[in-house]
Amino acid sequence: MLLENIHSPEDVKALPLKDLEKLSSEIREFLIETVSKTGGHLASNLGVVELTLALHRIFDLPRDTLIWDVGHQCYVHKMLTGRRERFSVLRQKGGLKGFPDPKESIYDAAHAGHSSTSLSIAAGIARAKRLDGDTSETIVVIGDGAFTAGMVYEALNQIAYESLPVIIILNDNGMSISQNVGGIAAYFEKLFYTSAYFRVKKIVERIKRRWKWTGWIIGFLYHAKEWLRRGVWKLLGKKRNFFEDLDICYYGPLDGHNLKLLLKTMEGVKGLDKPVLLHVRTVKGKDHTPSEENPERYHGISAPKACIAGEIITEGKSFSEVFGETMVHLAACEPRLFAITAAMESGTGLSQFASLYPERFADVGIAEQHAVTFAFGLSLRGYIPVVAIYSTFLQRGFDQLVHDIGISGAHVVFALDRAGLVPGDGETHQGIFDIAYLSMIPGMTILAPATGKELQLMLEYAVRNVKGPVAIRYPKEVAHEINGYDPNNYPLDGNPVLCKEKGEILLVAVGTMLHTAFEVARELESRGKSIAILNLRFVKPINTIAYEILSRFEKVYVLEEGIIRGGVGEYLRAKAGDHVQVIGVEDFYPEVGSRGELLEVVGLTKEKIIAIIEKEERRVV
Ligand SMILES: Cc1ncc(C[n+]2csc(CCOP(=O)(O)OP(=O)(O)O)c2C)c(N)n1
Ligand SMILES: CC(=O)[C@@H](O)[C@H](O)COP(=O)(O)O
Ligand SMILES: [Mg+2]
Repeated sequence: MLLENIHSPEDVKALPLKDLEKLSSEIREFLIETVSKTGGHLASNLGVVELTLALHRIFDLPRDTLIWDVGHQCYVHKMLTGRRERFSVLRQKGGLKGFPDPKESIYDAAHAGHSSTSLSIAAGIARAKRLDGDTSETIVVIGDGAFTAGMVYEALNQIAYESLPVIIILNDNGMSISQNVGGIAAYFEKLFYTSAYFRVKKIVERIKRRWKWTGWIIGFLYHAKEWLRRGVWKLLGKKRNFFEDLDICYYGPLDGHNLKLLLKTMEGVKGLDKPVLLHVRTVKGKDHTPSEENPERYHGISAPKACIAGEIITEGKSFSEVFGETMVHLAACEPRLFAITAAMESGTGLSQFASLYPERFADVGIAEQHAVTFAFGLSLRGYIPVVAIYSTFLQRGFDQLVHDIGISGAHVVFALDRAGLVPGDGETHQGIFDIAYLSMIPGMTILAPATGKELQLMLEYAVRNVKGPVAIRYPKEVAHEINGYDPNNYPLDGNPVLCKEKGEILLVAVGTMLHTAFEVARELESRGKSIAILNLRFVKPINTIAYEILSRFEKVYVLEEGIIRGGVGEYLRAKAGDHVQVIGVEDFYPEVGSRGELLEVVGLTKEKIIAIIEKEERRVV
C-alpha cells in the first residue's frame, strides 16, 4: 500500500513515476471508503487526485504557496500532508476540518469555505512576495463554478494589470454543485488549442527565459504575428482567448487526469514570473460510477442515516423541502412569482420549481451580489422575486441589500436556508449573522418560522401580503411540527403568539427555538417553576404588543440561534428593559460538529438553558 508511506510532498516526490498511477487508485479507494462513512465532499475530491499529486510532485510546498478555492476539494491535499489518519473524524467536533485551515497544517496557506476568494488571496501573496524579493511560486486551484463569481474578475483585473506571477489552475469539470451555468461556462467549453501550439509555446518561453535579448525579437515577431492573426481571425470571425488578451499565459485545455501531461506542463510553467492559467479538464467524481453519473448528488454526501457524530438523524421533510413545495404551489397561482438561486438549486429545494417553471427561474451561478440586484431589477417590472440563498452566502450581497433593496423598498423575498448553526462545514458556513445584518436594512421584514407549517404560511404571507423587502430564516434540519401549537390558529398579523400564557418566567423563542422552549418549560415545570412561552415570529418589525407582553413578566429569556450582538434579543432588552436576558451565540465559534454539538457549544440546548435560568433564579433570590 503506497498511500500508507505518504506523509508529506517529499514522499510524493520520492516515488518512482510508475507508482503515481497506482497511488491515484489507492487515494480514490480511500476517499470513497472514508467519506461514505463520515459524510463530506466526495465527487469534487475524486476529480482532483492526479491534479493534486502533480502539484505536490512539481512544486516545493509549503515554500511555494498553494491556495484552494472553496477548499471542499482539498481532501487529497490533506491526505498527502500527513493528515490521512484523521479522516475518520472528518468534519466532526475536534476532528479534521473539511476545508483548508492554516491552524491545521503549514501546507494550508489560507482558510477557505466561501467560493472565489483564492485569486484575491493569491494576488495579495504574490504582490507581497514581489516586494520581499521572494521568488517562490503562488499557485491557485479554482473550479469552473467558482469562476462564475465577480470577485474572480476583480482579482484577474489586478493580476493581469500588475502581471503578478500567479499560476492559476482552472479545474474545469463542467459542474458547480449542479451543472455549471452562464456564459463563462459556455466559453470554457469553446476553448481549444492543439498540443503542437503548446509545444512551440513552451520552447519559445524557454528561449526567452534563457536569452533575455531574444525576448525582444520574439516579442516583436509575436506581436507582428498577433497583428496578422487578429487581422486574419477577424476576417474569419474567430475570437481571441480572453486570458491571453489580458496577457495571462493560457495553456489548455489539458486532460486533468493525464499525470504525465500535468507534470510536464506544470514543470514548464514554473519560473515564468508572469500570470499563467492552466485550464485542466477533469471529471467530477472520476472513477466512482455513482459520482460520475450524478456528480450533483455526490457533491456533498451525508454520513449514513444511522447517525452523524452521535446525533441520530430522524426522518421527515426538511425546511428546504417545505420551501420548495410551497414555491411550486405558489407559482401555480402567482404568475409574477420568480425564483432565483446562486448555484444552490438543489440545496435550497428549488429543483422541482426549476423544472416546472424554467421561464421563471434563474440560477445566476456563484454570484450572490448579482442575485440580489437582479431580483431588484425584476421587481421594477412587477415580478415577485424569491431569492433562495444560504444565510452565510447572503453575506456576500450586503451592500446590494442596503443600496438596491433597502433604499428602494422593493418587494423581494429572501428565503434564508441554513440559518442558525450548521453541521459539518465549520466556521465559514454558520448562519448566525443574518438577524444582525438584515435588521440594519431599511424596511426589511424578518420572519422566523418555528415549524414547517409556519414556514409555508410565512412564505405565502411574504409573497402576497408584504409590500417591501422580506426575509424568512430557517435552519438545516427536519421541519417538525409541535404538539399543541398549530400555526393555522394564529393569523400573521405582525404580532407574536403567546403559546403558553401563564408563568413567572417568559421564554421568547426565535424560530425553531420554540421546540427547545417547550422542552425547557416541561422540565422546569416538573421542578415547580411556571413558564410562559412566546413565539416571536416577527423578528422585525417588533409591534408594541410584544413589548406589552414582555413587561408583564419579571424575567424574560430570549432564545436566539444567532449572534447576540445586533440580534433581536439584544434589541428587545434595550427596548423592554434589563429583565430581558438573551441566550444566543455569544462569540463566533470556529467549531465543526453536528448541529446538536454546536447547540451545546453555544449553550442553546435544553440542559444549558435550564442551567442558565436556575443559576439566574438563584442569583435573583
Ligand atoms: C460564496 C459561495 N456561494 C456558494 C457556495 C456553495 N458552493 C460550494 S462548492 C460550489 C460549487 C463550486 O464549483 P467548482 O468551483 O466548479 O468546484 P467543483 O465542486 O466542481 O470542483 C458551491 C456553489 C460557496 N461555498 N460559497
Ligand atoms: C462547499 C460548500 O459550500 C457547499 O458544498 C456546502 O457545503 C453545501 O452545504 P449543504 O450540504 O448544507 O447544502
Ligand atoms: Mg466545477
